[in-house]
Amino acid sequence: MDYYPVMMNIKDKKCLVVGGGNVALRKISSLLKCGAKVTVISQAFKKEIYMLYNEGKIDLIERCYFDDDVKEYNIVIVATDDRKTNKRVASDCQKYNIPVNVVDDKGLSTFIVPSVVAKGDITISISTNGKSPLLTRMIREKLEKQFTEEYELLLKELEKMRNRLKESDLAEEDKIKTYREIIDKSGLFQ
Ligand SMILES: C[C@@]1(CC(=O)O)c2cc3[nH]c(cc4nc(cc5[nH]c(cc(n2)[C@H]1CCC(=O)O)[C@@](C)(CC(=O)O)[C@@H]5CCC(=O)O)C(CC(=O)O)=C4CCC(=O)O)c(CCC(=O)O)c3CC(=O)O
Ligand SMILES: NC(=O)C1=CN([C@@H]2O[C@H](COP(=O)(O)OP(=O)(O)OC[C@H]3O[C@@H](n4cnc5c(N)ncnc54)[C@H](O)[C@@H]3O)[C@@H](O)[C@H]2O)C=CC1
Repeated sequence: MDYYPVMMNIKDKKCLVVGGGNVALRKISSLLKCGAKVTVISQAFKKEIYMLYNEGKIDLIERCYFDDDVKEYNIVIVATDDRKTNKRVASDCQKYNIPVNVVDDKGLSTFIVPSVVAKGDITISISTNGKSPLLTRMIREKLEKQFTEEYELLLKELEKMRNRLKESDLAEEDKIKTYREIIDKSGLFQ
């Protein structure tokens, strides 16, 4: 199965995570990094999840999932260790047309989550279409070493130039030539 990769703006969107274990924690952390409003439903939570609650970063609902709990949310991630619950949440999401990531079943998911290398405004997403998350992680670790802060600085320079040239009547090919010169000067692509 092929996926359509997108960059979704989830700032201030209401995201529900069902489950309070290790995988839930990883998903909560990545949602928070993108500015989402996160609520977690689970009958038990990992200590780190309680800590996020105590810091005022997330809302917690301490009980099992109830039918239709998903109703008010824009995005749902279901990360319990109970397949039946995961299925139930997925089918509720389908009922209300809510995008859902089911961590133990990509067939029930409307989206899967890639691994991400983020250096300033450079984002590299990695996926194996769900075939080997471990390989995904290892590719991320490899790329993280390769993409140093110099790339962030280069991007800043290019952005500045691009904003300056946007309004100019320079031909498109001359604009690209200017960008290329900046990139060549960085020495990062030799
Ligand atoms: C389909 C997908 C659905 C989704 O979660 O979106 C999915 C599914 C499953 N993962 C499983 C296992 C592991 N997942 C990881 C790690 C990550 N998994 C992530 C994403 C995805 N995992 C989506 C596809 C991504 C892709 O396309 O490659 C990452 C990238 C992002 C994130 O989770 O935020 C994050 C890396 C973060 C980083 O960069 O470090 C590790 C390694 C580790 O934990 O270190 C292991 C153990 C090793 C192994 O199995 O490979 C299992 C079996 C569970 C079991 O056996 O019980 C399933 C279920 C199944 O395969 O059916
Ligand atoms: N997608 C991914 O990246 C990965 C997925 N997995 C899968 O993710 C699932 C969860 O793994 P972990 O977080 O390690 O498990 P865990 O045991 O640490 O956490 C499970 C959580 O689900 C909660 N839970 C159970 N039933 C519930 C219900 N009815 N309503 C609400 N919450 C409920 C529990 O209280 C617990 O907090 C497993 O099925 C595993 O196969 C595992 C590794 C990686």
